[in-house]
Amino acid sequence: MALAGVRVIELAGLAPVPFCGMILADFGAKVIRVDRTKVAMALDTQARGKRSVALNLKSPEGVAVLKRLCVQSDVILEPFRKGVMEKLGLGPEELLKENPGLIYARLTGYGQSGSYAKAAGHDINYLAMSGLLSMLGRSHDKPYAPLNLVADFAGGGLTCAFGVVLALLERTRSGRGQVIDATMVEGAAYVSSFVWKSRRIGMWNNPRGENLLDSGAPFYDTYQTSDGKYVAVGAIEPQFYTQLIHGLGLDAAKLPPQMSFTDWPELKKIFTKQFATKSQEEWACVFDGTDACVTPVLSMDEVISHPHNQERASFHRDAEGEVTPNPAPVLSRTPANVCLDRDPIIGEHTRPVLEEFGFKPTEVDQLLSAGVIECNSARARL
Ligand SMILES: C[C@H](CCC[C@@H](C)[C@H]1CC[C@H]2[C@@H]3[C@H](O)C[C@@H]4C[C@H](O)CC[C@]4(C)[C@H]3C[C@H](O)[C@]12C)C(=O)SCCNC(=O)CCNC(=O)[C@H](O)C(C)(C)COP(=O)(O)OP(=O)(O)OC[C@H]1O[C@@H](n2cnc3c(N)ncnc32)[C@H](O)[C@@H]1OP(=O)(O)O
Repeated sequence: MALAGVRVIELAGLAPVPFCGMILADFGAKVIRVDRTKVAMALDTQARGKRSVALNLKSPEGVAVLKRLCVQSDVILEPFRKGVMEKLGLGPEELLKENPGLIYARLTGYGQSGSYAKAAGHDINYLAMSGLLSMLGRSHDKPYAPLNLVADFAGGGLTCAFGVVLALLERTRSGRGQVIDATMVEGAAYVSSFVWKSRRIGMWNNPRGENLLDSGAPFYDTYQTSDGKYVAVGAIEPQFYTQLIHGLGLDAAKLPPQMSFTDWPELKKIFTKQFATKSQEEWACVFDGTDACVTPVLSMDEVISHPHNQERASFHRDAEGEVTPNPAPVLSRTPANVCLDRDPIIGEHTRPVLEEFGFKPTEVDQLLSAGVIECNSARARL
């Protein structure tokens, strides 16, 4: 796999850094998640392919252990607010001194500088600060955050993983590591560059929810079908819009022009009425195989059985039998290889990992009896 041989130390965090660690693990990196001790359950729901070491970083011995792990690793992923690692004596200055090739990825909401740097926050706060949240939501409604996807994951974990790969590539030339200051405000803003860069062509001149791609256009929205399900319509170009009108059984001559903004509410009413006359499956029979850009809105459990997704094997069932997306993108020669094992128990791999990194069994025993580490076994949890 593309990241085979890359060693990553992931400090346990809430959602963005776990996603970054999962991406790196999916594509072949050896990811060791460093968990707190005395914690019942991991918060990490994106733990596949990782190993867990339970380590108390509030002890000098624990700090020494982490330093030894980082000296032999390529990447450290840090999920804490500004200053926490420095307080522990584990800041970039210390760790890069001992391992100049280390890539020190710091994924925060607001970054390592700026007046908000030490403030707590979550996806919705970062999305708000990026400017993008002001653009999201239906007409005459308040701004709406699409789950915690844009800041936490698109602009957070994924962008950070991109930064790690960039730094790994650069290190092949320079031999040197560096610090990645990944912030979710900037990441969310960056992944939405299209919105910023298309303002000048008038794409967003109308109020929120009344533009082409923000649920304002009748040909770019969702519609309920007779069985209470939904279809998604994305017929933007005129040649696709023509096929939409045909599939709906409407007479284009009797409709207002597609791009007549002021007629969009009326057109939306007509489409709503039409889509309510058939079930989702019946509309799929009408539109599958056409370029009308109409697709079923599939539930998270339906996606795995849709023929297209099945043909590509885009989803799999994990160890718990839950539907799970496969890694993306698909590399032809070195594709990702999803770990289907169950998620690690906190501290499950403390001993094997420490010994793999050169700790003598007696050292591990001493750290264990001093409460610096925890070694838990899956059997003990059953
Ligand atoms: C929208 C998302 C958030 C979604 C979160 C949900 C996924 C989860 C929220 C609640 C969870 C459920 C709940 O817990 C109940 C169940 C529990 C069960 O165990 C599992 C199932 C649950 C249902 C569980 C399920 C889910 O997990 C939940 C629903 C986001 O937006 S996430 C993005 C958040 N923001 C960032 O990541 C930006 C950067 N980080 C920060 O700003 C801060 O970390 C943050 C997030 C504000 C938290 O601040 P906090 O004060 O808590 O921490 P920090 O200031 O960062 O300091 C960390 C301290 O911890 C010490 N430390 C770290 N590692 C160790 C260690 N190994 N040993 C010892 N100590 C350690 C570190 O030294 C710091 O100590 P100090 O504070 O003294 O300096």
